[in-house]
Amino acid sequence: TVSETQAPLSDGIELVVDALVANGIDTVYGVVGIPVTDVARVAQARGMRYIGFRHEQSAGHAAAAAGFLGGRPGVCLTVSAPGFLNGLVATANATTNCFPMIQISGSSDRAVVDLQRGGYEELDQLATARPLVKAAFRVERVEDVGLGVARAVRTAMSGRPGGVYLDLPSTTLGAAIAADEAARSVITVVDPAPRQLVSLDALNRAVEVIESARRPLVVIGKGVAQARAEHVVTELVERTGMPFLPMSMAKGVLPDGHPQSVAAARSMAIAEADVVVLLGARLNWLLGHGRSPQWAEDARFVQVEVEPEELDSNRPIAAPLVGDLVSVVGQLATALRPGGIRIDQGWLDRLSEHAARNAAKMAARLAADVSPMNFSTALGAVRDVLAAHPGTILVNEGANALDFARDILPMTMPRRRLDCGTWGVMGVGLGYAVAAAVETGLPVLAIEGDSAFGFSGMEVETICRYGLPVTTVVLNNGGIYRGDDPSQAPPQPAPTALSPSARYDQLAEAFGGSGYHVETPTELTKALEAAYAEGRPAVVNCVIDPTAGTESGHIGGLNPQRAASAA
Ligand SMILES: Cc1ncc(Cn2c(C)c(CCOP(=O)(O)OP(=O)(O)O)sc2=O)c(N)n1
Ligand SMILES: [Mg+2]
Repeated sequence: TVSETQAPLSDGIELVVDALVANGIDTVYGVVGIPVTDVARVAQARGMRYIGFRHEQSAGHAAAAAGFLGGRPGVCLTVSAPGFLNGLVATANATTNCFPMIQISGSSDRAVVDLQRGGYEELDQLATARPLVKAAFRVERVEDVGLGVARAVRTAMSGRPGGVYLDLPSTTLGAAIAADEAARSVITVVDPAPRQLVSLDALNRAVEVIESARRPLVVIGKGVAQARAEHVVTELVERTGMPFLPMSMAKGVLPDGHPQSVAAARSMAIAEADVVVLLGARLNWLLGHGRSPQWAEDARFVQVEVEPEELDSNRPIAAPLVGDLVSVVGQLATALRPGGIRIDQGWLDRLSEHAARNAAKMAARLAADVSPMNFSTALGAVRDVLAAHPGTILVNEGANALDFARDILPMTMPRRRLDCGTWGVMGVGLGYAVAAAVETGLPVLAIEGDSAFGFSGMEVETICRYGLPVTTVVLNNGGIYRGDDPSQAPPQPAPTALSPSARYDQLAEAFGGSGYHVETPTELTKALEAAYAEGRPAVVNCVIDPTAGTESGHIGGLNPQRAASAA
């Protein structure tokens, strides 16, 4: 018993919450259980939001999205071993996407784990996490909990942001500590992502390369949206007149309808650019590794990147600029003289003509009167409703559901689109949607393939439990990529088949949300407008022609025999 004279006590559970609050974290996403349930309870008692999920992967994706949207690390809380492993996919994905998040997980008693005595949920979680995340720390002593949280916050935010794993053994969480010592041990991180400017030499080298261009192209990556660098990037683009190409989660950094956007002439712009300015965009698979024939053999690259080791990863970088995007793009915008770049007007004119032709072809596809709906006609209806609700945050995943929506749905503001990202991960959808609604209070529209939806579909209950303004549209073509795969060996369904008659809308109704089943663009428009008007959880089951899709990355095509037999 604590006698009246004994100094007041705290413990590891109280301390981890104190440390999070001290670092401006106001929300924790997770699934509770041994040994972290009381962390969630104490967080709520301290006035933090705790959002309870049905699967740790969705909780982790929510934390990652919170990091991307909110400018400080999102936090995911998981139980030991299986819960930790479920959440690890999201922490690894956050690291690949460069989103700042911290996965805090309880772990089992080290003394038992390290001797492999068969403890409850026994797993060396620190060793398991380390290869997959930006950094991993374990806190053995309760007096180090504040230090552990501070290290996790700074590491998640600084340099190239990413996912950090923080391991809290049950013995640390349960350990008592004098309250005054606990208070002293909490560290508030000062300036977790310090500004990093470039040298004059590096800047002059970049100015020289850019001002030598006749066909320059600016590629805007999600790093610009993440770094909240939209203002300096807009200044750079508009002051120089250079055309720009946004990557999918950078859409809206400048509005998609901007006259200098060449998104609708992407292939031509990439193939003919002679100087490419990469802003927070990596030359990875999404940009064909910068290789020809997609890119000109003699193109020269200027790259603004916070992680020096990224440079030259795929193409030699003629003018590396290592620093944070806000600082460096600001330096570049100032250093480039107005009129200093003599852009080939004929090239700009050809790009505009090409873009206009592609836009006209798309408009015809959107307006086609076909039944059942295909991806274009369904997303044409979504596009019109979205235009009336510009603040919406769009979440998007699938294969065709992703590719068509990325091209058809324009973004006008930064940090309004969340999708499968660099890893092409399915299952991000409803976790991202929950965080988007919780962090911003804005309406959220999740455009999901029917397979992609299935990965996190049970989070419809989470969305309904918190009454979030999330409308999920399931583009139901009855399969992965498409619903009519002829390759099945009857009576087995094809490996890509899903239930074409599935009624995903009824899932919402099961949890008190609104469900809509639609088969035409008019019905889809009405359902979306009703869902917006209600501002509550809704699922729209949108029937799509099963023959409408194409299979991504048909590996068989690379192998002549297979291609012949498949024909
Ligand atoms: C975690 C995970 N599992 C599996 C895949 C493979 N995969 C899967 C399963 C996709 C779903 C495509 O079907 P969909 O219904 O979501 O979309 P469409 O039918 O509109 O193409 S897209 C894709 O690359 C993946 N990328 N990520
Ligand atoms: Mg599908």
